[in-house]
Amino acid sequence: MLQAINVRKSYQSLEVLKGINLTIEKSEIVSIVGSSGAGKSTLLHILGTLDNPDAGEVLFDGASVSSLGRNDLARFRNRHIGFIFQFHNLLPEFTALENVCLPAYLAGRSEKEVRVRARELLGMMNLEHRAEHKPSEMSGGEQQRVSVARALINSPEIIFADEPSGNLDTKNAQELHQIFFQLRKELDQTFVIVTHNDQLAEMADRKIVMRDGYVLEE
Ligand SMILES: Nc1ncnc2c1ncn2[C@@H]1O[C@H](COP(=O)(O)OP(=O)(O)OP(=O)(O)O)[C@@H](O)[C@H]1O
Repeated sequence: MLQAINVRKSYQSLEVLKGINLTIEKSEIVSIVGSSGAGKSTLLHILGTLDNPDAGEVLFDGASVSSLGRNDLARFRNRHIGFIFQFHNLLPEFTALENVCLPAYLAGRSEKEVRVRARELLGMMNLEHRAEHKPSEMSGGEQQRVSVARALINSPEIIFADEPSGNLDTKNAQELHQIFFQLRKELDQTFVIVTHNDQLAEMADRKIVMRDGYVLEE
């Protein structure tokens, strides 16, 4: 589904990625671990097309995304890729339901169909009773589960998560991790997750370790 070929990235004289090669298959849950500053977020952003590599290529289903122009790339990303960040990035002035719907409206889908699906997804997150609440009226765990529903609204082929449980207590972190595996079971959802959480890293099908600008499989 996703392939990185000899991906390189430097910031000035700092060589962060020195030639990354990896493949992610459909419905895999892959964790990316490594010490702070190892380049995990940089790699995730490049895989998720949020950033460009200096050299090398990222292929989705065999097709390179590097040749896409800015607008085509934004459209591709909105339709095919979901993101979950450490801080949920929900829009404070909108309700949970509206936050979940927004990426679908941007993709041009009809309001009625989108709202039905958004409610279903909030239900899967055990949040049907919170649909009309704003982020400030929800707990951190609830907010993060809303951001999972938002990541799912356009049925992306792959979801990239950067430290998704980094801001949660143990109970909420475990609940979130269970949701990832439940979504894989029910929707065949593929996840690539950068994490410092050892439990999550070990639960994944595969653990990719970043060190000195390279990846090692464990
Ligand atoms: N925009 C940037 N400009 C300059 N240097 C950067 C930039 N982004 C990241 N870096 C540097 O690149 C290196 C890798 O950063 P990155 O955020 O990818 O690491 P990480 O493994 O995700 O770290 P952490 O676990 O602390 O989040 C770090 O030394 C960081 O300071």
